[in-house]
Amino acid sequence: MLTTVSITEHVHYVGVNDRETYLFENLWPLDQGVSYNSYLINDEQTAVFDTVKNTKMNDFIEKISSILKDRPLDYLVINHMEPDHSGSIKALQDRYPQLKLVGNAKTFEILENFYGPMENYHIVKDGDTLSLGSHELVFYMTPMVHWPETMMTYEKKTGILFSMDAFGGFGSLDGGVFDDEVNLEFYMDEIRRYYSNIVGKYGAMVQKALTKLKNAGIPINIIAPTHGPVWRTAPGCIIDYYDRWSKAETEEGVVIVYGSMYGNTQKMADLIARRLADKGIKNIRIYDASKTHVSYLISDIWRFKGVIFGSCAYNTGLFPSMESLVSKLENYQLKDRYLGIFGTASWSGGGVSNLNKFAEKIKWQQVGESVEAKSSPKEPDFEKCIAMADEMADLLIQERQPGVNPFCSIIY
Ligand SMILES: Cc1cc2nc3c(=O)[nH]c(=O)nc-3n(C[C@H](O)[C@H](O)[C@H](O)COP(=O)(O)O)c2cc1C
Repeated sequence: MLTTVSITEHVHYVGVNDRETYLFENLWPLDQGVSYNSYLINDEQTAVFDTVKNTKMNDFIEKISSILKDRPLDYLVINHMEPDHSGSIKALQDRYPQLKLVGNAKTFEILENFYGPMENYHIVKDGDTLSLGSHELVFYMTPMVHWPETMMTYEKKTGILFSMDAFGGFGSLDGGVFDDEVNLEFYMDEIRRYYSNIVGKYGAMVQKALTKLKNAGIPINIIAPTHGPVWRTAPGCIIDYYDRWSKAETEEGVVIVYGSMYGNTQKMADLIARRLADKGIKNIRIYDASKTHVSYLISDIWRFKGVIFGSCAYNTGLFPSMESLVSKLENYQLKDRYLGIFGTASWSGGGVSNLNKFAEKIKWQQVGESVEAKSSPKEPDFEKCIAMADEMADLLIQERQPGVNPFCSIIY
């Protein structure tokens, strides 16, 4: 028997887990898997919200038929066309030939480009409604919440927002499906890793979508995203996180990332971190950019205000793992961080000079002087590192608001 979970009497979770795929989008490590969430409303008319990756289509369709039994499936609402959610559309229409596909004009353009012409399109625009009987759907266009066709669907009776990838994250649903059934600390890290690496570049469009939902004045009782837990206890909490992340708001802390072959650059990282701790900064993370996948680095940089980058020189440029990190950050256009720079070089340099170029492009506020040690750091280099750490700590402490947890206290 395959697991289906009731969200309300007539709304069911029919998603699947993927623990086989190593890299999501062939890029992002899935150490703890991922879920492809889908939902079914079983009313006078029946509707499914988004499908799953094609490798999981059999289990998915079996789940739906185990609930519907001999009833037809009338509608498939396509909130998002990315193949991990659209990969089973054709199979679902084969199983339920009368199935009407609900999406916006852009949805069907992308659908046909991926899968060729299909039948039974029901095109919706912003604010359109569709009755299923006692349940009524309202469609909200939320373009570029990371793809052009992305939209969200709200169900009036239950107050469920089917939000596609927004508010979702990595991590399979291992038994627990709802926010109150799982360890949220783990999922919040994975939701932030998903947000920062996949959605974060489109923060302005996330803000537009949040404003649209707010102005609609709809009570959102449950958020049902296409990955990760279903938010039935604290939907306001995940909305708050999304609001803050998309405005580049941060928590107090410093992320130090370095690229080092023989440990000289690393020594400077350790010294800076120790000084930050001496000054009272508690959230300090040091990462070797060659060891930790860039998605985790980006996720922490999204979280904390202080960023300190170090690189040895490598063939006249940055150390390759640092180069990959800074080029991603340039592309994501993350704003408003404090930045410290350090590194080493044995002859003409290339590490620190390129970090300085990055600082100019990204326009973060630079903290202290950039420090470049000749081969190995000596006393004057250490002194400059200490001055940088002091300045960073002072800036962060000045912004501290005693007693105020900047992010939703239900989770942290
Ligand atoms: C393959 C390779 C390429 C290097 N390229 C440069 C370079 O272009 N310019 C330079 O000044 N130093 C260069 N270096 C020297 C290192 O940047 C330098 O020794 C540094 O101190 C090493 O720091 P680490 O101990 O943190 O790895 C290179 C070293 C290696 C092994």
